[in-house]
Amino acid sequence: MPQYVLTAAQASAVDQQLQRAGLLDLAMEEAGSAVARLVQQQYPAGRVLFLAGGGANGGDALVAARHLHVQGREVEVLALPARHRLTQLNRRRLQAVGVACRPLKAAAAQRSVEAAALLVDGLLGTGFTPPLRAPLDTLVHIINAASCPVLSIDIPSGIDAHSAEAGLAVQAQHTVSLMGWKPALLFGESAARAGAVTLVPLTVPAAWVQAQALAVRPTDAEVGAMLPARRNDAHKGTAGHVWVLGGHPGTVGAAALTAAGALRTGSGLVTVHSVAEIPLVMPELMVHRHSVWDAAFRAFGDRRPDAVAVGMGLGPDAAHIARRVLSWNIPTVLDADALQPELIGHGHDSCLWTPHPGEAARLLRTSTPELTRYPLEAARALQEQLGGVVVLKGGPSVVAYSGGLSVAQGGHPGMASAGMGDTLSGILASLLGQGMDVVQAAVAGVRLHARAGERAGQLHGYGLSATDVASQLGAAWTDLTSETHPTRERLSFRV
Ligand SMILES: NC(=O)C1=CN([C@@H]2O[C@H](COP(=O)(O)OP(=O)(O)OC[C@H]3O[C@@H](n4cnc5c(N)ncnc54)[C@H](O)[C@@H]3O)[C@@H](O)[C@H]2O)[C@@H](O)CC1
Ligand SMILES: Nc1ncnc2c1ncn2[C@@H]1O[C@H](COP(=O)(O)OP(=O)(O)O)[C@@H](O)[C@H]1O
Repeated sequence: MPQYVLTAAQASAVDQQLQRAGLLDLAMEEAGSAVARLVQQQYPAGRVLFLAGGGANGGDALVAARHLHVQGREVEVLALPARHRLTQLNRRRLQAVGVACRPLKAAAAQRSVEAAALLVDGLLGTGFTPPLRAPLDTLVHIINAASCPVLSIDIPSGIDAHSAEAGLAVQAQHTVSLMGWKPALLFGESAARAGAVTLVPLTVPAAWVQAQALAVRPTDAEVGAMLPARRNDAHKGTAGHVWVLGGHPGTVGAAALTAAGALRTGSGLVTVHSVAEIPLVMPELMVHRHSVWDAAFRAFGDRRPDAVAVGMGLGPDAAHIARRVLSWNIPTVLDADALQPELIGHGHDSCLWTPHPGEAARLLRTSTPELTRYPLEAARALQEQLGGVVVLKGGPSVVAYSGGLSVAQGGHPGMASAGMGDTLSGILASLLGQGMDVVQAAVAGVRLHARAGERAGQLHGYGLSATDVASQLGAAWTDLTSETHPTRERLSFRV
């Protein structure tokens, strides 16, 4: 089942459906028991201190405390006055099994934190609207000064579920996200506050969640099923011919990396066209050096590849060149220098635009900090302006298409190095050239890139390079498709 991303308002809409169906109590029970299970698995010893707020987030904490207590764990519970009906109910249930709920005051919290082996933060969840009011601001300071690990329920208290920014908020080691991902758990400083995130989907009808969701996060099995299976009699003429139009004196490596990315994603033929001397990073590449771009277009005549990537290191003429390529109306990846505002309105349905946040801000005529605060909305706004499909790159990348948003899983912080995006353009052009639909090429391409980055990260850590990522693409493809594509070996039998 895919994972979904929900804003606070969308999560609350599903809560209301659960409430109408009489299922909200069960959802809270499931949420709290999942928290208790995780505590037992990951933090199996010592006293667990629960700080519970007055809303349903606090209710989840009270359920978790009850489960742990009946399993024999030492728990201590400090709670604000319960405002939510189910939080009041779970307070009574906790007291019924013999656990006292003491009032949550700063001085008591300060003392209790010192004796705790784990602190569970159930102060505020998706019902939080900034700014943080007293006494919660003091409590957040106390939590952040604790020497024990902190596990937050649903979202670290003080984080606005929608925004990638974080002001005064809990710094957790672990967050248990309920029902779906919240945008804040995926991007920027707010994601860093959440620590490791465990998603607990809850027993909620998938259609209810899907109907509300802002974005989807496809699983590897779903991505693997999108990638084309190749027949055993495949040959280079059936695996797609990609052209790479890029490079300029000083930035020749960009086009070479794109070409390597396309070859390593399985393209049958890859040709680089440039007016600069492109290094032959792989002898399998074909490289055509043209005197000027007008001469290149004359030489192309009516010939067209299966897909083209344009813009990587292309230099000052990029917008003009990209516009000529767009008039071919073939599957096209636009990257780097080709991402210029004057191209807005010149795209077509088979265009895949791949800005990083700086390029995206240029296209939307906004600032990068403004754009990265709400990456999902930014990707959607870009797609509405540009048409086709947009990949807003980052850790993680967002794919925006007509009517939908998808957030990639995984990746590695070592991918924050030059040339990574160039390699991605090659991957995307390769998948388009192999006949994939443009949305699926984007969704599968970013995951393939991220998976190759994870593999390369295991080998090279923060020292990994774009070339290292390209070299892992074949293995990454195998990882993603191992459950879905029967290979010749798996189908064979002995006689
Ligand atoms: N379907 C789901 O996703 C489920 C969600 N559940 C929980 O429900 C939570 C949402 O519950 P609620 O809507 O009750 O909200 P919260 O539990 O986040 O808390 C709302 C309370 O916080 C106070 N508050 C809000 N902003 C504040 C601020 N700036 N400073 C100080 N206090 C502030 C409000 O006055 C209110 O009392 C989720 O985060 C999750 O933990 C679970 O109970 C299970 C089901
Ligand atoms: N921390 C990270 N986690 C996951 N992916 C990352 C991370 N940092 C960078 N990337 C990926 O690396 C690529 C960087 O692209 P870009 O900035 O265009 O690089 P360049 O222009 O140098 O080729 C994007 O695909 C992005 O998603």
